[in-house]
Amino acid sequence: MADGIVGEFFDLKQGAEADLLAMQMGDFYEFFGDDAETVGAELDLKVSKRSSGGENYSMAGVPVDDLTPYLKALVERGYRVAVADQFEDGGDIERRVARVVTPGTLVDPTDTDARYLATVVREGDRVGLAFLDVTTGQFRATAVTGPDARERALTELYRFAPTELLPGPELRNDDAFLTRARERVDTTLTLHDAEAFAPGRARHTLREQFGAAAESVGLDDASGADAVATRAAGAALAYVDETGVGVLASVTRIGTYDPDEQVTLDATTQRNLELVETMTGAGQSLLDTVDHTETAAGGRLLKEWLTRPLQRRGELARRQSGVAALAADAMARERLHELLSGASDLERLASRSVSGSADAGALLRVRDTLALLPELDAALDTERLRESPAAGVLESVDREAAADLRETLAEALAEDPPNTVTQGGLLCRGFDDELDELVERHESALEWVETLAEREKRETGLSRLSVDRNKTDGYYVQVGKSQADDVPERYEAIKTLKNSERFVTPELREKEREILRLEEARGELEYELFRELRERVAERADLLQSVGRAVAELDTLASLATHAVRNDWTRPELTDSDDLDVTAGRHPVVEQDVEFVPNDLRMCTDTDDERRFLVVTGPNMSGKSTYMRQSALIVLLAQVGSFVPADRATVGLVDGIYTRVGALDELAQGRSTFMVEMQELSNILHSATEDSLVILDEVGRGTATYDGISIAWAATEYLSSAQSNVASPKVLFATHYHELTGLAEHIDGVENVHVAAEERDGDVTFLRSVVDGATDRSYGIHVAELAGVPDPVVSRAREVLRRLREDEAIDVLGSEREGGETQQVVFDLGTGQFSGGGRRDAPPDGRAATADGGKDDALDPATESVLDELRGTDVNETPPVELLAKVQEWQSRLEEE
Ligand SMILES: Nc1ncnc2c1ncn2[C@@H]1O[C@H](COP(=O)(O)OP(=O)(O)OP(=O)(O)O)[C@@H](O)[C@H]1O
Repeated sequence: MADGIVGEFFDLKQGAEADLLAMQMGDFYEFFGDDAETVGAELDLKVSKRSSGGENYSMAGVPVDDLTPYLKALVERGYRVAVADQFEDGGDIERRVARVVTPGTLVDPTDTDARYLATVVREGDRVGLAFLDVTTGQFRATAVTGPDARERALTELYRFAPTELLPGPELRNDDAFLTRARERVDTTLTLHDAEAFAPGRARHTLREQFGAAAESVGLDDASGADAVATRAAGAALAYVDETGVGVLASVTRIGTYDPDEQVTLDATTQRNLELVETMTGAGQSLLDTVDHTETAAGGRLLKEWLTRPLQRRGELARRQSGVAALAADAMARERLHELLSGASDLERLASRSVSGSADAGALLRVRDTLALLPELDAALDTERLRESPAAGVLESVDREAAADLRETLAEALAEDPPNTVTQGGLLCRGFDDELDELVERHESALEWVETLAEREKRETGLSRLSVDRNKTDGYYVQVGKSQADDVPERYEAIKTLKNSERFVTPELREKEREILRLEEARGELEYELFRELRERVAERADLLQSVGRAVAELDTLASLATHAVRNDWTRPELTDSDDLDVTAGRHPVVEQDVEFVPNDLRMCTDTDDERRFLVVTGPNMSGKSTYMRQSALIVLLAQVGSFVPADRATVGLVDGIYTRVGALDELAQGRSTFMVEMQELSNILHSATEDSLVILDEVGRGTATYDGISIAWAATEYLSSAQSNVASPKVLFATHYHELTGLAEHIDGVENVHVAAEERDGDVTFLRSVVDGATDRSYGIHVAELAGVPDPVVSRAREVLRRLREDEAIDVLGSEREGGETQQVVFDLGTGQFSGGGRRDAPPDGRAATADGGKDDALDPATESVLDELRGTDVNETPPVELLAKVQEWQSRLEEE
């Protein structure tokens, strides 16, 4: 067992509840054992060995002054790092863990993204969630209830994408929940003291922090849905407090929100619509495309708006009017962008002031950003903007307090302060009398030294004399060798150099002591005064946050206006009806890169002209997915309060947008593509209401054709209210199963549209325009050709297709509701023949039935071997192109025969 210093390290580590411990030893913070190895590997630090108690231990260290960047790097990689500081107590050295820096409590991260710490608790079918960003003081809590509460909680987690997640006691062993949370969110899981989640304790913590404000947002409840939100919020605060990172005071307010006021966007949909990141990681997300914000806080808010569209008409109208007014006033918009580009992140600066990590430069940025307020007012004081919500954004700001704080900072801070806060030069003259006096004395002492050489030359008549200072000798008088013997007696030699001699005088020594004393006193007093100043700023954290948020909102509105103007977007009309009527709609991201062909979309629920469910067909690559995604994005943008990419749009507000599109990356997570597809479909069928918008892209594709068609068919019937007791949302359903276009004839509200293509002399031109009616052509072979599939395969595929078409090999003949049964005609791969109509059941041994009743007993060996292979081929597991190649090969073998 290690003893001494290493033993102390391990003892401290044991009680620290952290992944790593940095322990101060004099001028270094040291890591030992595995911690040293980890830190060495992560940060490229040198690892050495130290022996203790007869054993060798790895050891890595960083200088005390450099700890912060190392800590930050470790924490940003997901580690929780405890810091044990060294204290001197009457000569004894004692070390204790002063703070634990964790991913969710890092105050000064390198990027500007929101960094949420999330807590989640569960009581039966109620789940409470709290999200706290200590870097900005943003704090929200909510509760979701109902049988799907866990699912909805996951949706919220995905929206906030917390960097650290604290599950309450009931969820700690809920592996399914935690696994799913971590699948979607790159988060550090922390098991914090269960006691912090207890209802009484949580209520108490909240009351301590917010007083009556906790009650006013409903977080003082001992029962009901809010009780779980209260527990989550209290635990988050307690955790931040216990880590000791000292930012609690920057959490100045808490807000609750009702997820029902937002548009439900499940995790899959947020990903499928590529709102903030693309599915492949390449290309532009919606956020990348529409983001013209100037400030980090504006960027954060825009992201928040895009991932949390609203159902609240009033708020949406306010945002829309703000965007409209800014869109109409180009001059003011330009001026705003210019001013905002000089604004700093006040929310972050508030937290840094509270935690004590703000330096003089940071406070100068606070001063300069506060100074923008009158200029922003002036920029907004135009005819178009004066009365608009854009100007209204700044109304909530306490101008007087902002001006006071700005003035205090202006009076106190020196321009161009140094980066360190302990060496003076931070504050300006006239701010503090005592400091002024010290500075004056310090400077006059310095001046005395500066003019000393002149005086000495005059007095001694020595011309080769100078006065200087260095680290080892302090201040000295230097005299050239030729004159060194003529110095007066009061000169005391301290060093002989090649060409000169160095001396000090008692007077100079005295002055030097005085200068050092004054330097120290000045540094200390200045640092003290600076800390007081920083505390005054910290006390106004709420003010900085409110100015910061107002500036962010102005930035976000201006960004949306700029994008709308540059791209000819239009202000959508929002209604409470179910209508969705878009003229010349475009995809906001794709339109940036290609000559986009705009398309209309009309969906409504009027009984005489009902179009609730659109079956979208069209060739591969024609633009079906683009059309459907653009429809979803237009609705989403409308419910963000933004303009939309269209000539005209009427958008009936939806309560949720659900999508099911090709799953690209699930295989990596070890789940079958088809399983994922069905889970997602299941979620949609359970969750979508008649006010929702559903986008289904080729549902059923992941399995054998007939299974796929059957599932798609049934899902269509279900969603289109053919089953009367189920709510029917607005649905866009793209499919290659042309059989499904037949549904339009059978079910009210189901209509066909297709993306047109033109075929001339074997060449296909994609027209990209969406027109009413169905199409029965996929041009899949054409796409295969474009993709470089070898010619023989392409031409053989064409031949097979022609035969299939001629013989209507695969046909699904209707699904009349009354007693009608799906009928299939089967192309028998074994014989190359087709079986007749009529319902067929598969033979129990899975063998393909033949048209003549299965008479395959006296077959030649070649046919037998083909049949064997055919039987052994799992259609579900074989990619279509491979199947095609196999068929080709079988056929040629049979032909040879
Ligand atoms: N309206 C449009 N105007 C211009 N280009 C478009 C339009 N719609 C789609 N495109 C282009 O066509 C490409 C293919 O579109 P998309 O992926 O939507 O086709 P798809 O019909 O869904 O294909 P598949 O059936 O093979 O999945 C897109 O990458 C886009 O560049």
